[in-house]
Amino acid sequence: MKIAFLGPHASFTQLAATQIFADEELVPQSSILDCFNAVKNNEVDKAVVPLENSIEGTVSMTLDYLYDFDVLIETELVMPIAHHLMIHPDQETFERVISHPQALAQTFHFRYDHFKDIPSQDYSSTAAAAKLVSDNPNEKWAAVANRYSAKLYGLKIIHENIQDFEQNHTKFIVISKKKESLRLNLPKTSEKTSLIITLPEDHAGGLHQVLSVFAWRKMNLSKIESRTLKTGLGNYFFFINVASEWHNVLSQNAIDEIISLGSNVKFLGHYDEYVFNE
Ligand SMILES: O=C(O)C(=O)C[C@]1(C(=O)O)C=C[C@@H](O)C=C1
Repeated sequence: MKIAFLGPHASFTQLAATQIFADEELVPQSSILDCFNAVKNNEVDKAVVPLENSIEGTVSMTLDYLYDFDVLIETELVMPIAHHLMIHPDQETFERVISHPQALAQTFHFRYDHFKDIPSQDYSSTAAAAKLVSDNPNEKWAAVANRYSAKLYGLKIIHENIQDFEQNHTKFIVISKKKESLRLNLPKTSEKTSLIITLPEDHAGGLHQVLSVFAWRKMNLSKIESRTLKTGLGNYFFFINVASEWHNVLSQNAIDEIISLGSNVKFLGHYDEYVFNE
């Protein structure tokens, strides 16, 4: 099997992909959009992308593409994230910090407290930022990335564990076109069903009506997030996670009831959540 992931080598997403698919061919992509397109165009069987971080929240691009693309979620892996500040070994100082926007956000307070006046620059991934710093020895640049990137791209770590909160975890999902759920040989924490719901129009109690479909069945929701539909201010879709034990009730009649209320429901999958085995 071919598995796309947000690259290049040594990105956090590659660490996640390696744990899920130890024996498959991993194909690095330059962006999360490329990962979705690789699945769409059948260049790969599946892709691994980041969905949510415990400090910075949802990776909004991934959420948007789950809405836009015809894909399903097969499984989820939660991985601890440690960031380090690294520079080229020829340099002593740095005048710019480069990384993925999620990594910059997860280290914002550290950088504010210690390097307030040093500007930051978004890049496609932490590992891509480390490679860029490595490829430009004459620039006074630093990257925020993991220690595998420091090693692979020959950078020296000048500050370790700079994430703003000790408990820093990112959730990665496996997406594909197939309606199947992956069983992994890793510690399993929960099962869930993910849905995207779009209301027919903005009217009083519209969301309340949809949520009441879950409430009167005593179905436990573990997440609800609204995201702009990009069709005008105030227009949203809702990403919802439903706790596992309700899967059968959900597929039988709750979804039908939501549809009968005039809403659109996109079923994203019923799948397991695992934790990274260090
Ligand atoms: O840049 C990387 O290395 C990634 O794999 C992306 C990503 C993300 O988008 O959340 C993954 C984990 C960390 O939260 C920071 C960055």
